[in-house]
Amino acid sequence: MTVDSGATLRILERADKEILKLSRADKGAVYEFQHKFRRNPNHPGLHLKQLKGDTRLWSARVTQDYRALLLSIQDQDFLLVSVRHRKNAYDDLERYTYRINGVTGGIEVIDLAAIGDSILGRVAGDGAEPEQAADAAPPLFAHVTDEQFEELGVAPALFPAIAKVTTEEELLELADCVPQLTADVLLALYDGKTFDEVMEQITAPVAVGNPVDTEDYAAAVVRPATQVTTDDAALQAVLAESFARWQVYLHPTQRTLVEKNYNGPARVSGGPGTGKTIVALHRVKHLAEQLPEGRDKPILLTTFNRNLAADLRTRLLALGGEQLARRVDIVNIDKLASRVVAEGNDDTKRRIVGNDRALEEWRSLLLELDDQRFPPEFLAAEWAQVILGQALTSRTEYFRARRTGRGRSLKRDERDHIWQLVERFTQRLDEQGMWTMRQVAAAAARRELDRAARVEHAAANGENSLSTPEYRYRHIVVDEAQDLSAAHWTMLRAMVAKGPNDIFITGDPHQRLYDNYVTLSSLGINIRGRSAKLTLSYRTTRQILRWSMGMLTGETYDDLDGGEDDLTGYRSLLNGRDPVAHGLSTWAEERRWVAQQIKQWQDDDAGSIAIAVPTRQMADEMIRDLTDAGIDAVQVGPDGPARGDGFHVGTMHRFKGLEYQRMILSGVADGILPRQAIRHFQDSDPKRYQQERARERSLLFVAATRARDELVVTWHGKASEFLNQEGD
Ligand SMILES: Nc1ncnc2c1ncn2[C@@H]1O[C@H](COP(=O)(O)OP(=O)(O)OP(=O)(O)O)[C@@H](O)[C@H]1O
Repeated sequence: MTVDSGATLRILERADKEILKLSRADKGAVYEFQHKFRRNPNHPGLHLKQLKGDTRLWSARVTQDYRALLLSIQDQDFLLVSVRHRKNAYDDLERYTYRINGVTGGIEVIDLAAIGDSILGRVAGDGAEPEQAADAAPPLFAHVTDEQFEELGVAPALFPAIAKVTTEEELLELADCVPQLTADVLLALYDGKTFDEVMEQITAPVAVGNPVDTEDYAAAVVRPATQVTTDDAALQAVLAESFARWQVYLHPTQRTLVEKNYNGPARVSGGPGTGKTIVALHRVKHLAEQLPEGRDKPILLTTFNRNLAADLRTRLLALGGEQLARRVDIVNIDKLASRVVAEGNDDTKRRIVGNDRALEEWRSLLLELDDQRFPPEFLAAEWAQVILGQALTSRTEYFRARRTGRGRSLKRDERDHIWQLVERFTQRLDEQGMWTMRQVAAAAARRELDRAARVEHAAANGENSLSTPEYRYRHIVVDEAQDLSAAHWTMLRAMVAKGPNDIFITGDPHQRLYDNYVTLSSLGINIRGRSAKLTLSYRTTRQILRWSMGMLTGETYDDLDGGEDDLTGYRSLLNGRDPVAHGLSTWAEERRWVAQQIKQWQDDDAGSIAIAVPTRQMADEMIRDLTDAGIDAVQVGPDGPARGDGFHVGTMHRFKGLEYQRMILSGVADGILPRQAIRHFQDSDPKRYQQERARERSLLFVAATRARDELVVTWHGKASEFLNQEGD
């Protein structure tokens, strides 16, 4: 093979990890190197040469001390697989083994010596039997045969090393230096999954499905299973450190989901920090790339609240720049509904009021009518969740409506009575010029249904003029889907034509914080056969994850489509400290303790820190005391933190979608979490009681899983029952 001028250079994820560990100056040198290499790989300063005894491995000079190891894909096309100090770069070339994985079709490069250097202390494949003490722990994977490993996509070169793993610690070290799929397979087996389960949940989602040509490197390098930089800009961003790894390297499962062609709506679920938002963002980019150029916004990217939408915009800009962001309508779901309603401009003068105000109005109405058949809380929830939540417009519709998640069933005459009360109630709000966000969403859903009917009618009659109505979007991508109501889904469904890649949904029912329970298929969104799950947490340590999942034990969670979802297989490769739990005697004392803890962290230059509490009043009190103690406390409001720096303090609800190095959850006390106020449902409406508790658990779960490295939980008096702790 001859190499003339100009070349393609992609970076394999494992090389990128090595580059990250270099000094700033050496990183700069890698940046220069790749520039030069692309212009002319034969530049004499680069010393590009094929390595002896191997046709595909080449080396090149990065600096006097560092060498690049390259895998030749085809003529001018190279893959950077390693950047190492020259002293240990090529002394033992046997250490590198590479291949195209026959199952995933991805390129895998394995540094056997790195595995040998790990605590296993032996070079894999050296054939030597380890000296084993008679009482040594048995190998973890003795029950899996080599043939099974191979079927699951594990490279035979790794079998000897795998056979020697006896502890979790060794497994985690090994997992860090083997190809992604191998790590995923080993950890799933270790978690107790059977061969069949691992095949179905781990290997099958990334398998190519048809026979792989294991000599065709050009085809392999572009498959999702090869974790590489995808274009020049991304590579430069990596080296210039203006990047985040998620922008460049996707887990093969993530990339498969991003690039897949779906024949209808698709849904991705997964525990906190598994990259659902990252997948949603890459999906938007992928969809945009398939569309013809234009100036319009054919893609909608929506999420639950304002600060999350702002965050999506920032991250989408980082991922694809202005050019991408220009094609995407990024808006939170309530704002989208308000926009739709405002187009009708008949309702714009109404004032939006919160649920508390609506409840007050219910109380007043029932008092005036002297009607005690149902409590005001029940009616407020029935109206919000069932009638408005599903945008029901007639009594007949209400008689037929599903009341998913509403607890006690209602007889026909009860529904009749409720409907009459609701009519009087909405009239009352109308007269006062008020409405709730739920009413706005329901109105928006109705408007969009009308619009979709007009679009379909026009299409059926072959109308084609400037005024012919069209669907608003070509594609819709929804993040935090677990919190959208049926009315929201009805509106979204009507905004895009039914067809391939119409709606892409990401969410986690374990993180549901609001009262919305839906069955997507009943709303025209059929995700059957197009559902997938992410299981690897990129955010949280194993310790925090285990602790947080422990809190959910005993609850069940729906899958947004009439079935159940769980966190089976949810795991992390990150290691850290166990969460700390600390009880104090009063709330004031708790705040003082938190201030001390923060000061201590401040001294060791701790990175980002946040404090989450159950109520707004507690957040205000915490901010006041921290400020008095000389700590720069910054409130997290409805639009997110007022500033990026400082110590962020807010209610647990406000931390949805955010992440910090260290989190303190305070006030996790009995009577506060779960709230005292829900206790009365225990007898009067057990189903409601169970739901309210589940949501409060989810709240704690969301707040705890915002932590990357450390989690501290405090309470005063008796600890919350969710913690399984004794109070001081
Ligand atoms: N492929 C990846 N490479 C590197 N980092 C990643 C990758 N995927 C996700 N991450 C990182 O993991 C963290 C969590 O990702 P993301 O916010 O998308 O998760 P999520 O599933 O939406 O979480 P949550 O449900 O808790 O909001 C982020 O810091 C993100 O940058």
